[in-house]
Amino acid sequence: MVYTCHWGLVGAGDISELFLQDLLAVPATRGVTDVAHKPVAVAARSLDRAKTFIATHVPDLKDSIKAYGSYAEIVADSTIDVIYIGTTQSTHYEVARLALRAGKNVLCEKPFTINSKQAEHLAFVAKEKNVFLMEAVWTRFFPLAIEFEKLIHEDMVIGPIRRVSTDFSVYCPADPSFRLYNLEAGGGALLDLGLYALMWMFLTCYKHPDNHRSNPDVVKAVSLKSPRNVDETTAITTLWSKPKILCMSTCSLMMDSPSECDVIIPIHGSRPEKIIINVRGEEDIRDGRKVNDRYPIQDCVLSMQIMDEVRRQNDFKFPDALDFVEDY
Ligand SMILES: NC(=O)C1=CN([C@@H]2O[C@H](COP(=O)(O)OP(=O)(O)OC[C@H]3O[C@@H](n4cnc5c(N)ncnc54)[C@H](OP(=O)(O)O)[C@@H]3O)[C@@H](O)[C@H]2O)C=CC1
Ligand SMILES: O=C1OC[C@@H](O)[C@H](O)[C@H]1O
Repeated sequence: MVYTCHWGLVGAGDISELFLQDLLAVPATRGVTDVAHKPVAVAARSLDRAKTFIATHVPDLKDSIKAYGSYAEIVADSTIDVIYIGTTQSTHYEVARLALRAGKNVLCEKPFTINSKQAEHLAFVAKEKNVFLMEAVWTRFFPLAIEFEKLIHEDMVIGPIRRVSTDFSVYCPADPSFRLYNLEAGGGALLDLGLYALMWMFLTCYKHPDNHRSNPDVVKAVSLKSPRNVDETTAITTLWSKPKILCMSTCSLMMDSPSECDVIIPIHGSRPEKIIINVRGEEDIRDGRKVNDRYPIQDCVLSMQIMDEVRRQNDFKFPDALDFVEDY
């Protein structure tokens, strides 16, 4: 029997459009025949915007996808199983609380929140409401990432890992109206791009079988800030003791990653050579799991904790309204 997952999309921006197109891809094309996806509604801060989004991007479905003019309305829709949050990071904490408290499963775009305390709070609310919660770091689910972990940790194709460098950098002209150069929008390289560099660090060092999921012993970071006070470039050194690994993770808005690919993992000595495409993950909701095995919410909190520390060391502060954590 085919299980159909009913989605509500919050935010009518660029990533929501890409996510919607992915939702509409036929699951059989990636070998999945027992799960289907149905976009039920899109919400924007204005009804016109939500309607225009649907009419522009999925004109054939304009009569079957509902448009909502507020986020509060979409989370109250009882026909929706999962809320996808595709708004700017400055709003994730607030929108996720709204959706979780309405009893909805939540898939929230990266960066999950502005700080780790907010992430912990959301994990708490999800547990209390007994619903699924995950940060949408799609890269973690790439067949490349899964194969990569197997090759380095199980097959040990490059032997012991001693030194790792991970990077994700995208050149973005310093346009003050662009969200990444805007402190109020939760901008900067660290939260937006650095989290991918840290993700490869997590797969390599944190998930190393000898590490037993401990945090790095040392986190040292330097950031170069833009005139608008967001970090344009950040370099994070982590030292791990079991096994002994030195990892350098970098991100920048001032230059592209030094290769054709989005994320590079030049593990000194060798690197993965083969990519097999087969993305999965939707079974969690169908089977009633509240946490994804491959990306448990606790790992997301740890990644946010490292970013908190990087910001602390570099006096990189967001406005108080963004860093705010509700008492609970
Ligand atoms: N996984 C991935 O590969 C990618 C993820 N992202 C993530 O997706 C999120 C959105 O990015 P992107 O789609 O590029 O951004 P856009 O600017 O295109 O869209 C952001 C949306 O946020 C909504 N929004 C709600 N509150 C605010 C506010 N106060 N200020 C501005 N916008 C607001 C707007 O929704 P409304 O329509 O309701 O007005 C807008 O449509 C970011 O967190 C980003 O990190 C981005 C790119 C790639
Ligand atoms: O997640 C992302 O990946 C691609 C980048 O260009 C974008 O800024 C970022 O949000």
